[in-house]
Amino acid sequence: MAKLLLVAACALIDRDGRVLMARRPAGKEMAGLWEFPGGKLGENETPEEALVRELKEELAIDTEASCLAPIGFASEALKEFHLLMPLFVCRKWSGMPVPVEGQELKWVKPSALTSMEMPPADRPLAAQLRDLL
Ligand SMILES: Nc1nc2c([nH]c(=O)n2[C@H]2C[C@H](O)[C@@H](COP(=O)(O)OP(=O)(O)OP(=O)(O)O)O2)c(=O)[nH]1
Repeated sequence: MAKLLLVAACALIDRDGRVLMARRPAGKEMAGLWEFPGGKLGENETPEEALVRELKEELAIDTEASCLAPIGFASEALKEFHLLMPLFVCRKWSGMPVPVEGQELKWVKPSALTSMEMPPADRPLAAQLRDLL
């Protein structure tokens, strides 16, 4: 059986109900595709802890576990791993998201989410999110 890769992802929702998507930078696996901010869980990290850390590292915003609400997950075979990725919604943070790692960022209306180019694991999550918002 393939080894599990645990990744936590977050849909940040602004006051107008738009979702922040980030473009995977050149040089990374699946470069150019639009994804939810987040990343791999560190050793002994909960998904919430990993997200609070990743949102700070990638977007320079501060949030906390109590502001993260799980809405679904992806379970998808990747090249070397099987990806298990919970998706959280977050509406409360401090600071303004900036692309710390040079990644492109875009605030997207829920109705436009599913027409973006995304990793395969994200497609059902994007549809779920659109229906929820
Ligand atoms: N963050 C994120 N990763 C996703 C999404 N969809 C998806 O298939 N993935 C995959 C891509 C990668 O194989 C893995 C996340 O790895 P990553 O490289 O972005 O994570 P990281 O920042 O912790 O990685 P690293 O560069 O420090 O190794 O999950 C998504 O919506 N958000």
